[in-house]
Amino acid sequence: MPGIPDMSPSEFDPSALVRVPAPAKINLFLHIVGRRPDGYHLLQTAFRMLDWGDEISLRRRDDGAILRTTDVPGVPVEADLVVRAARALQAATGSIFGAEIGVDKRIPMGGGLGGGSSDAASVLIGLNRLWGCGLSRARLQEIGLTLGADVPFFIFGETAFAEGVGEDLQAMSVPPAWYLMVAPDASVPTAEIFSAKELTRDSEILIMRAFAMHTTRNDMQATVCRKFPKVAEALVWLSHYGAARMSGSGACIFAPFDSKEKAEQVAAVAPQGWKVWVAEGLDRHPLQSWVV
Ligand SMILES: C[C@@](CO)(OP(=O)(O)O)[C@H](O)COP(=O)(O)OP(=O)(O)OC[C@H]1O[C@@H](n2ccc(N)nc2=O)[C@H](O)[C@@H]1O
Ligand SMILES: Nc1ncnc2c1ncn2[C@@H]1O[C@H](COP(=O)(O)OP(=O)(O)O)[C@@H](O)[C@H]1O
Repeated sequence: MPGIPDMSPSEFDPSALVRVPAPAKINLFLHIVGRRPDGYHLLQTAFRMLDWGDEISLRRRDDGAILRTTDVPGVPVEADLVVRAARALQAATGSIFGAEIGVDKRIPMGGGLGGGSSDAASVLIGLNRLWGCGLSRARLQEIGLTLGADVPFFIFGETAFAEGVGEDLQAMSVPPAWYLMVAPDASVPTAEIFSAKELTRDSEILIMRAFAMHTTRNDMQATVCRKFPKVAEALVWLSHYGAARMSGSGACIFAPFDSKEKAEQVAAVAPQGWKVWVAEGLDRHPLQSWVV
């Protein structure tokens, strides 16, 4: 991921192009424990960022316009979470500034790696700084939640145990790990999985003490595997080498390893043509120090 530009007041040129990282996340586990009256599902999950993801470029404008400078295939400008994040910050603060926003996309869409949410979080954090809004972390998390359930986590910025729809966050610590990631050739529509009849919605509520793969699971995995055989195939393959699991609503899967070398050895024997890569778990968001 790119280095973080110096944004101390003495160094800061407000018209400069600023590049900021937007890391991917994985859900180490995901239990569905109930449902809200509005139909949204109540979760218990653990979020961890990866040292791998998208890159956002931001340039402040004085005329208030919000412009997207790169094309994201399949995502119209007004639907793009980066544009919606900038508009939400304008609405919350009354800022007169605008922005040019570019997205260098690497995180597969509909992959369960939170790409759109992370892009939105990095825009909120970045523009809060570039526009001099001075909003607190808690306020940015509130605005983020209006854009998507995973956005508050990225603003929180640390490995977290999450409840509610993912907005009730507590920092947790997990051992260092390198993850072998597989992106099956499938894009999973989150809404379709949450609305599946057979989905487990009554997992026992955990009191989180320490995270372990073998006492947890992803309650969406069985439904996704049934509907998307390529996800099932990837899970079967990766299970031969490690504790393989799906992230979020899929389609991407991961397995943790205690060294980069071990993860790379497995990546080297992946079937030809599969999209696999190795990423390190990240304990803190690279923009953590930009918010108070
Ligand atoms: C499953 C998770 C786990 O981290 O992430 P992803 O796999 O998408 O990254 C999240 O809870 C994804 O939350 P969010 O980002 O809000 O999901 P969206 O794609 O906006 O939700 C699409 C639809 O799924 C349903 N939905 C979503 C979240 C939730 N807790 N309960 C639901 O029932 C709602 O019908 C919603 O309209
Ligand atoms: N900047 C963005 N990047 C990715 N997806 C976006 C973006 N803005 C809006 N979206 C929409 O959000 C959906 C979910 O994308 P994403 O967050 O990448 O996956 P997931 O929710 O599975 O982790 C996409 O299918 C797309 O329609």
